[in-house]
Amino acid sequence: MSNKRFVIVITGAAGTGKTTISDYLMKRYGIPKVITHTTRPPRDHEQNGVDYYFETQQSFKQLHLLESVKYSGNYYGSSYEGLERAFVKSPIVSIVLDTKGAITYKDKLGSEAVVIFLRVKNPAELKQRMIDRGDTMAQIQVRMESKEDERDLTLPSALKGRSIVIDNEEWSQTRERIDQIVLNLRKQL
Ligand SMILES: Nc1ncnc2c1ncn2[C@@H]1O[C@H](COP(=O)(O)OP(=O)(O)OP(=O)(O)O)[C@@H](O)[C@H]1O
Ligand SMILES: Nc1nc2c(ncn2[C@@H]2O[C@H](COP(=O)(O)O)[C@@H](O)[C@H]2O)c(=O)[nH]1
Repeated sequence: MSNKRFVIVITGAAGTGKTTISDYLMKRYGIPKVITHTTRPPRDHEQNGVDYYFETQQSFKQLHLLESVKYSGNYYGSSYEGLERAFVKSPIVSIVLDTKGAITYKDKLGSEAVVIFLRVKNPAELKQRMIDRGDTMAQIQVRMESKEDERDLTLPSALKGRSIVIDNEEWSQTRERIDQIVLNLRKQL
């Protein structure tokens, strides 16, 4: 067995399907998600230590972070410890990040970081998916009006040629692409 390991970094704008893919990787392949930290308050269904580690401004400052960003007024960051906790479970793990975090991962981890950038061609479809998911119109508006979400609709130049772009329109086609990526990574272990 080689000592190779990979982190699948899933990025893209709100509603493009990042969580859906992360959940699929866990269910289908047992690929665990790296749990990240945020100062954002939990949403109704969210659990501390499952969806995020929810932090205060003070506790966030104490973390040993590989990268951190300010997104829509809140802080988010991924810790070295969180990454290693996931790697203890599996040599392939996933993490959901904004595009700024995805660039940092690629810069710091090189070929260990496999970045998937998700797109949905029609922004109206993104809004509909968030409505169907149960988000309130107020939540959707805050999110879609943030400059970070606007930015994350487009593949950043720093990820061009260094990431896999998936148009997540038809789930069955997306699933096939994800299956190919996982099988290819498993071959390299
Ligand atoms: N290919 C698809 N076709 C139709 N609906 C989809 C598809 N992929 C995901 N969805 C649905 O779209 C909604 C948004 O997906 P998801 O929550 O995974 O997005 P996200 O990128 O994690 O969003 P956020 O950044 O806001 O957390 C969910 O209800 C999900 O079931
Ligand atoms: N760079 C980082 N981005 C992160 C991290 N954890 C989550 N995220 C991204 O933030 C936005 C907003 O998330 P939401 O849960 O409030 O909707 C989204 O793009 C996430 O992917 C992180 O540790 N670092």
